[in-house]
This record gives sequence, C-alpha cells and structure tokens, in this order.
Amino acid sequence: MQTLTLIRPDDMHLHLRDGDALRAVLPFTARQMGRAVIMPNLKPPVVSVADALAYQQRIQAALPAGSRFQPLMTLYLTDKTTPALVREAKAAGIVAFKLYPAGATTNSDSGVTDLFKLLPVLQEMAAQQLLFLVHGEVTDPEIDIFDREAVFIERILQPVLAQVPDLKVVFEHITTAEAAQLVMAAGNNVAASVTPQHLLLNRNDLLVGGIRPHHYCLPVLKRENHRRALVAAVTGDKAHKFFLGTDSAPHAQHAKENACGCAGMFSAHAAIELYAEIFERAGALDKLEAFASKNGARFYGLPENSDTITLLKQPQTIMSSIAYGHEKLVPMRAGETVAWTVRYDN
Ligand SMILES: NC(=O)N[C@@H](CC(=O)O)C(=O)O
Ligand SMILES: [Zn+2]
Ligand SMILES: [Zn+2]
Repeated sequence: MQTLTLIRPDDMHLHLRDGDALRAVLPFTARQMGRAVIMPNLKPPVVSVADALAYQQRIQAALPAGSRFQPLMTLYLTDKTTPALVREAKAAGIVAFKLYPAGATTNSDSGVTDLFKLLPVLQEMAAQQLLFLVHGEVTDPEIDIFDREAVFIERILQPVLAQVPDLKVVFEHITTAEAAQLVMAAGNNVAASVTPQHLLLNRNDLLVGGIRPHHYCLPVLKRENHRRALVAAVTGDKAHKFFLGTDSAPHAQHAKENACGCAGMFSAHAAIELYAEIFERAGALDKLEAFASKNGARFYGLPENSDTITLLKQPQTIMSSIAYGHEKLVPMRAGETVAWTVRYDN
C-alpha cells in the first residue's frame, strides 16, 4: 500500500469553540496536528491577554491524556485595541491579532468598524513582529457577497500594506484568484492560509441540485476558476507563501440546517487526509509536506514539529454525524469516503 510520511502538520486557522463543544472537537485536531492557531471569535470574544491565557488553559484541560498538542493563542482586534495591548500580548506569548470586519462572519459583532483608525496598533504589531490575521471581506451591503474578498484587497489590504509595509499579514482562508495573486506578488511579509473546502469545492457544490447548508462557509465558495487558481497557488512557484489552515468551524446540525443557517464547515476529523486528496489530484503530493508542516511554522517563526505522521492510501468512510455536546455535528464528506487514512499508533 502507498504510504506518505510527513513532518507532523500544524493547523494555522482553527475554531475550537468552548465548553462541551471544545471537548467534542479538540481530540480530532490534537491527534493529527502538532499545533493550531486558535481563533478568538468566542461569545464574548477573546480580547484581553487574560482572556486568551484562560482560554488556553481550558483547551489544555480538554486535551486527551498524554497529548503534546499546543494551542497558539490569538486576540480579537476591536476598535478599542491599543498599542500597549499589542506589547502586552507579545510579552505573554500571544502569536497574532485577528481582524474580523464588523458583521463579516460568525461572532463578528465586536469586530473592527474602521481599520484605518487602528494604524498605530498595526504599526506596533509590525514593530513587535506579531502577526496580523485577516478575514478579508468587506461588509458594505452594496457589494455582492461573491465580490467581497476582491473588494477587500482594493479598499483595505493594499492601502494598509502601503501604510505599514513591514506588517506580517496572513490573508486567511483565501477563496479567489485575486487573493492568491495579491499574496504571490507581495513581499515575504504576506502569506495566506487555504482551507480544504476552497481547494476541493466550488459554488455549484453549494447550490446545484438543492442547497447544501453543510457547504456554506465564509468567505462563500466561489467559481471553479477560483478553485483552480488556489490549487495552482499552493502547488506552484510561490507555494512557500501558502499554508494549511482548515478554518474548521463547527456548528450544531440544527444551526446549519436552518432557515438562517450558520457559516462554517467542520473538517478537523479528516483534515490532512482531505488535503492529501487535493495534492494527489494535482500531481503534487511531494508539495504537501511543505504546505502542511513547514510553510506555516516558518512564517510564524516556529520550529518544525519534531515527529511525523503517516498517511495510507486507503479509503475511509466519514461518519454521518459526530456528537457535539448535547447536539450533533455534520462533518465534511459525511457518509462519503476520503481517499487517504492517517495511521494512528494508539
Ligand atoms: N468560516 C466560517 O464560515 N465561519 C467561522 C468564522 C470565520 O472564519 O469567518 C466560524 O467561526 O464559524
Ligand atoms: Zn473568517
Ligand atoms: Zn475561521
């Protein structure tokens, strides 16, 4: 059987939620990832160093016995964030601030209303070498939802980079050819995370033959030409600027299968396996390890993980649902197969 051994990967964009939900989803990530960058969009959001350290302790307490998984903590940028908080965060080992434009996505009500008013905060982030993670969509109601990422580049990202040219930016969960192009053309201080769904699916998978609420996430799935541009980016000449970030974002089944369904797809149960399918189909399995295990660590200034995981070219059937506290969660590919399986030694 074909096997593939990789340096243990990291997930550079992960939603773990809290409480029972945290306890339900964390083991899936902890069994295959060495580290994950933990998104701060809890209710209420993680805005202070004390909030982040307390959340980190709750994550650590929820880990399976013996796990060496490390959560990397982030803070939620708000209109009230100060340069002093940036310095405090750096000293406490926080790795990044996350931008949610107000109203852009799940739990973004406390998000930023005018990023240009926060330029001193961004300058301090650049000085402290703290990363700036962006949910890159405008929220202007005039702008079509399929154009919100491309317009964000013009209205927000390019002007910010012009004003703070050494800011280390991760353009999160990119979905368009325009975003891939921006990252490839920018300096080495700009990188991007890419999800499995945006590399595997297009908007037909959301809308053709009936609406598929479990394929609804933000930024929304785009046209096939954009999906292809993303696959070309993660396997191409500038592939070192792109890395694994699942954006695994659990919501209870009833909250997805709803007249106003929540945005977010859960992929932590088979994250590396889904990415292996993508790289295999692109004839680029040899590039998977850099994407999954090297590029993110390097951008974050971290050493690579010291152990490995092994994938087998053996199909696995994905559970139709997963217990999620008192509720259920429908995972990506539910009831269908994924071409690869991770060999877990325990
Ligand atoms: N990606 C999503 O569709 N949802 C994320 C939020 C986010 O990353 O924008 C969530 O927290 O549910
Ligand atoms: Zn987001
Ligand atoms: Zn996210």
